[in-house]
Amino acid sequence: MRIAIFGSGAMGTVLGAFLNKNGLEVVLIDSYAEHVKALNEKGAHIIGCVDMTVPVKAILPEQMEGKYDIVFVFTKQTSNAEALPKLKNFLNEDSIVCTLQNGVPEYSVSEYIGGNRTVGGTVLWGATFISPGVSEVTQDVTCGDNLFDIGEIDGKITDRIQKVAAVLEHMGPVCIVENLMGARWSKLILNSCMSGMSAVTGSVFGDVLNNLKASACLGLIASEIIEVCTAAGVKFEDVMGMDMKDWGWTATYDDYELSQRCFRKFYADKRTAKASMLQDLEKGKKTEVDMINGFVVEQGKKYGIPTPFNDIAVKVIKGIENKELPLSMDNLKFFDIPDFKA
Ligand SMILES: NC(=O)C1=CN([C@@H]2O[C@H](COP(=O)(O)OP(=O)(O)OC[C@H]3O[C@@H](n4cnc5c(N)ncnc54)[C@H](OP(=O)(O)O)[C@@H]3O)[C@@H](O)[C@H]2O)C=CC1
Ligand SMILES: CC(C)(CO)C(=O)C(=O)O
Repeated sequence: MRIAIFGSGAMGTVLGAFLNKNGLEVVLIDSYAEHVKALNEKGAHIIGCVDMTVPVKAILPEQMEGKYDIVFVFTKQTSNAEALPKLKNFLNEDSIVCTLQNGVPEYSVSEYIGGNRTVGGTVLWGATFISPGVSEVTQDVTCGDNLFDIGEIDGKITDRIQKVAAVLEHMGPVCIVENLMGARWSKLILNSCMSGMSAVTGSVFGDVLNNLKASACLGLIASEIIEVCTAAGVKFEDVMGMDMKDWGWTATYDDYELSQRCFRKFYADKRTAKASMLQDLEKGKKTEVDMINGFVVEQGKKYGIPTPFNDIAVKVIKGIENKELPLSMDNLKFFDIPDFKA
């Protein structure tokens, strides 16, 4: 079986290192030439909850050859239009492409490589790209917690999704979900809220939680997503046993407190993590905000639901991308939040 990771930056390097270390032969494909060179010459160096260097084979996209049986997509969604048509040339009719990107990427990936080949999943850990060949895993992936929720778009438990799970289990626990879209929308809450506010303020997750206004915005962004997702007829998957509907806050102080408790519980061990959108801003790159908060705004329009907080998050993040705004807590001034005193 030929297995590849297409896009081996922060996340793909960590996945590739674990899969290769635990007995699979998985090729890492990436367009960053210096990184590919370092991976081949020195191995994938993973820091964070582990410190390991794993010999891996890495190639540039133009070095791809033959057909791959299973491909994990870990490029940014912003690269899909350019990258995925090229990937298609290296797939059989029954190749499986599992997108692990953030947002709700399955429909876009299906368009480029075929719905018959596409499965997907949410990733419940994070990573930061440090330097060529080196990636830091930003939470403990060795403690036995579930690392991936994967599934078919139509929710069927197929042989091929079990095959994909068996591969990912070489890194850690995997859950096959019958409600992939529910898992996607639950993760969309995490990314639109915490990754959104981390990018808006230029802060790690702990600093967002420590700032009263930034932290209040989390619940306001969440409540818009809850409304839109409900209108779309998708049922959220629970996260760490929590009902995602508890994460939103619109009116009462009790709602506010419940919402804050959810965010604090989920992010307790992730306070030093940095959203991948923030990592992109720091590198002067375009972010995936159109596919995260922007996706909520787009779906809100479709269902006639206003999404002002997601809308501001998109505008601020684009302002930072375009160098019109600083990467700073000062950007909180654009968010007009309700009074939330007891
Ligand atoms: N970082 C995190 O904590 C998490 C990220 N995610 C999601 O995972 C996905 C990947 O994120 P992350 O690893 O942080 O992103 P990175 O930007 O670190 O990695 C993406 C890699 O893909 C490479 N790439 C771009 N275009 C191509 C191409 N045409 N062919 C092959 N490789 C290409 C990039 O190279 P180059 O630098 O040259 O552009 C880069 O090395 C995103 O969708 C993100 O939202 C999900 C959970 C957590
Ligand atoms: C780090 C993590 C897991 C945040 O929830 C993430 O998905 C991201 O920022 O892209």
